Formats: sequence, structure tokens, C-alpha cells
Amino acid sequence: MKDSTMQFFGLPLGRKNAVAVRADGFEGYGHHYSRMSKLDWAESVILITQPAEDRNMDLWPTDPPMFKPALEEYSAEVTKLMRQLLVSMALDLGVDEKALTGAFEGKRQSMAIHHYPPCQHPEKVIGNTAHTDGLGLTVLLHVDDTPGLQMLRGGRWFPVRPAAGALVVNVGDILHILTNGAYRSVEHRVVVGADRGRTTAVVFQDASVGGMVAPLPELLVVNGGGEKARYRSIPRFEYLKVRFSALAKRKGFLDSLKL
Ligand SMILES: O=C(O)CCC(=O)C(=O)O
Ligand SMILES: [Fe+2]
Repeated sequence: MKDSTMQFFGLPLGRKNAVAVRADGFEGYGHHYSRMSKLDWAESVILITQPAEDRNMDLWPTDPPMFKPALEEYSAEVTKLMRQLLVSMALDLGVDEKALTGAFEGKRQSMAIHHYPPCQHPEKVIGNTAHTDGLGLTVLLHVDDTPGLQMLRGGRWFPVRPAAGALVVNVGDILHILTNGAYRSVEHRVVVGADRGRTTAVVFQDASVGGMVAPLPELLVVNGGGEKARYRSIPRFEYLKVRFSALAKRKGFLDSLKL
């Protein structure tokens, strides 16, 4: 996965553009984010990876040839890992594991593979604008050992340094709501370095319960009916529409669903 990713971004622009993002879609290679006053300093490939029948194979890079099989295998392995994480979370929350894993099973998984080139004026650009992830669960692979990811805690930005052999797991807004706020989504951003480029491969897993984004009913019942829902239920399609149309003002989106 790491080798193919590095080889892909090392290709000349013309060859990367073989899978360029199209006017009518969001998948493929390109400059995906351009939202804020600072220049977004990244080239990315975005792909739907699960369920397999949702894949747009004509936007999966064939260059280098190992990229496709690596993506397929990596996606399957991350799916298994996420399941294990969710089983542990369910245990922690005191709900049947199926209540949580069932919210994720068969739902859409996508990948964003980012390359942030070095920039001689790093203060003038941003790798990835501050945001919380909008779906269920995120697993991030540092392809190299360049730092850049930061998370917000108590009003301060803290670096999340790449650790050899480790993945970064991020709670998205949907998991935040499913767990009624027990697992919180965290605001993060990517700053760009002056000397070294940075490459990451990020898997996003969607989740919903019966077509809704809502606190797990099991969670509210298991806790003796004592825990009240802290977030209102919203149909998944409506959630996605609002969540992703309000990209520029994502802060406060979760709050708008608070009861
Ligand atoms: O590349 C990174 O370190 C983070 C990317 C990210 O936050 C995202 O794609 O949502
Ligand atoms: Fe993110």
C-alpha cells in the first residue's frame, strides 16, 4: 500500500490525470479541497472502496500496477480492523456488539489518499483545513514519517506524530452521535512542512441505524432508560446533505443536532 501510494504520487501529472476527478463526481485524482482563505496544499485520490459493487473501477489507478490490488487488500484489512475496534467499543459501552457493528456493516467505505508537497511558504497554505470527520470511523495510515497532523484539545493544537507500525483512529461525527457523545469526534487539521512532503492514506467508514443517524437505541435502553438521547435523529441522506453542504461552517454542526 505504502509503495504503490508513493509511486503513484511520484508519477508525472499527465499519468496521474489518467484517473482525474470528473466534473460530475467526487472520485478520482485531483485537488479536492479548496474551501478556505488559505490555499489548500494537497493532491488527493478519492475512491469508494466498499461495498465492492459501488466501486468505480475506471477511476482506480492502474499505474503503478500494484496499486489496485494493494487498495483492495488494504480496504478489506481495515474493514476487519474497524470491526474489532467496534466490538471493543461496544463492550466498553455495555451494548451488544451487534448493535454497533450492525450500524457499520455493508455501509459505504471510501478512501482519501493525500500527498502534501513541501511548501516554501508553509504559513500561507494549509494541508487540510480544520474539521471533524463526517462519517463513522476513520483509520489513517502514515505512508511516510513526516509529521503534520494536529488535533485540537482545550483550544490548543497538538501534533499527532507518525509512529512506526501504528495507525491513527479517528472518531467521526456519526459515531459521536451513535454513542450519544461517549466517543467524541475531534477537530483536526494538517499543516504543511517547508522541507519534506507528507503522504497519508485515509479510510472513512459510513454508519447508520435503519437509515437514520441517531444515538443507538440499545445504548439508551441498556442504561436503564436513564440516559436520554443527547442528539436528535436525522435521516442519513439529510445528514449527509447538510453535513457536506456546510463544509465551510462545519464547526457547530454537531451542536445543531443537540437536544
Ligand atoms: O492527511 C491527514 O493527516 C489527515 C487527512 C484528513 O483529516 C482527512 O482526509 O479527513
Ligand atoms: Fe479528517
